[in-house]
Amino acid sequence: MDRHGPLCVGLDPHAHLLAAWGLPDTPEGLRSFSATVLEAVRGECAAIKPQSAFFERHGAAGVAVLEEVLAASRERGLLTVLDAKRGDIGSTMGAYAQAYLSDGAPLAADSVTLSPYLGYGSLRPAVDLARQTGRGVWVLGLTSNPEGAGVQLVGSPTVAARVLAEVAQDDAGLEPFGDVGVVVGATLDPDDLAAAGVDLAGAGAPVLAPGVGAQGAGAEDLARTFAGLTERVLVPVSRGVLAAGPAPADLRRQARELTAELRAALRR
Ligand SMILES: O=c1ccn([C@@H]2O[C@H](COP(=O)(O)O)[C@@H](O)[C@H]2O)c(=O)[nH]1
Repeated sequence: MDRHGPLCVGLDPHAHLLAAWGLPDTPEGLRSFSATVLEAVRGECAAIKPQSAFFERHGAAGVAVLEEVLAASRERGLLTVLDAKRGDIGSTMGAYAQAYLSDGAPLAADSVTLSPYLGYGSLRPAVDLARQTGRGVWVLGLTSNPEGAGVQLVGSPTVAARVLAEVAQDDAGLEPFGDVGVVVGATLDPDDLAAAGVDLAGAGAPVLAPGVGAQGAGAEDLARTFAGLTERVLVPVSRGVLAAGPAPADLRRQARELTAELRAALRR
């Protein structure tokens, strides 16, 4: 992020994007789409975030393309956030951890998104393995979708505040910030965070802030919601970059312009 800025390009091969790019909605279409994005945005973003669902949709052949994307990213030195939102009882969580966070696993990524709704403690095998192998995890805190509030803002302290407190405990003492990140939507405003009792400034966690672009949030919202967290916020944007394709030069330009806009917003 120091070198490339706060943009993380989301790799979400929606059927409508494949069609707009003149590609078939097949594993071959995914392969071509992904290769174009990787080549176009390398050097223009801090990381890429493949959304597992769009690959799983095509069954084993789609998952094979996801494996290729992760391997190709590693070869190009592009960091990956695998958006799989996994969460299960601890014993099963250990298997998910091996799938995404162990050296040499076919689906190994630099980091993976996790859902804490079976209890934060159930994520322990993933948190521990990530730490051992030099990787990271992103735990859902306050998600960007409007329905999230019905679960995440319940209770006093709220579920989201309790998740953040556990994340902060895992990150305590780690510099420049911890390897357990938290997902907080850019669609939220500072009042939402205050009402949820979520104090991002006080936690040492990096923040993954989806919602910019197609979900309606913009650079102004980022500046307001994440004021003072400048170097800790990674901003995944999928449709807001991918809609500029299929020409690699257009994708690259869009990524570069967004990076400049996000950098300026987060510096305020
Ligand atoms: O709270 C969350 C958590 C994850 N996402 C994921 O991010 C991308 C957003 O796509 P856009 O096209 O930039 O809207 C997508 O993969 C979501 O599953 C999120 O949006 N909100």
